[in-house]
Amino acid sequence: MRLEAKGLVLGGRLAGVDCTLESGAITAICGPNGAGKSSLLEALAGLLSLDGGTVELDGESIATLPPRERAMRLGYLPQEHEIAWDVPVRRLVELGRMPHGDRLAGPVDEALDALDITGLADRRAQSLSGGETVRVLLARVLAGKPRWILADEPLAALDIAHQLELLRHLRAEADRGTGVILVLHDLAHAMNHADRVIVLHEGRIAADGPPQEALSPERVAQCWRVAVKWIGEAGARALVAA
Ligand SMILES: Nc1ncnc2c1ncn2[C@@H]1O[C@H](COP(=O)(O)OP(=O)(O)OP(=O)(O)O)[C@@H](O)[C@H]1O
Repeated sequence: MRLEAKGLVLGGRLAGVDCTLESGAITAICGPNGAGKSSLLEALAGLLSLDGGTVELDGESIATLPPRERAMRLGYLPQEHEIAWDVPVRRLVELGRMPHGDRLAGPVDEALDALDITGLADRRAQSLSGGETVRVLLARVLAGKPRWILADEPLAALDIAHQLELLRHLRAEADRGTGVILVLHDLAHAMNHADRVIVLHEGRIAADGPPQEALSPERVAQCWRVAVKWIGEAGARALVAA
């Protein structure tokens, strides 16, 4: 399966972005504040009206896919992690089944378990902490069993144990053939857990490739304007000031 961006242009946000994303892998989108990461993710999810370019899902324009079909194939977690409805957590996660027209218990239970929120199932959604809220919203995405998971900063509000657990779960999803695309500010998570990193800078792709190439100290210096070096072993690298 393939998700393809062709010449995406959007105001001052995207200035001609081309990339082809393959399923069965974790792709991280990185870049400094305002680089266009959320805009690109939203465009890939088919949720933006573009000034130019197209997004195609397996050769079909995403703009013309019926919303229900799009929602079944593509699960999207926006950057604003807010819950508008004060319903019980389980009910909220069940909403992920809406495109399928069911409330199947299996995928809902699996999603609650994957995000370690089974114990919160009866809590009112608006009574949750920031990290719990993100986990509930992600569970809603997972409950829909989409073929693509697009998540904007899913790790930012999570403690280290839940970050690593979520990354393990997303790896398992990718191994099952799901396409996983994550906007990440934490470059070490991108280095250690992504198969591919797209670095955006001023609305353009500055690098696209394996993490160790796309996030080389030279590239980080060019795009983020900081001098850094990587320390540690492959799979457990940390980024420190040079
Ligand atoms: N709805 C909007 N209308 C106009 N400009 C916008 C809109 N949303 C974002 N922008 C601008 O587009 C640029 C890219 O924004 P975007 O949110 O995609 O960046 P980002 O890389 O995700 O940033 P951050 O790391 O700060 O979340 C920024 O300059 C931002 O101010």
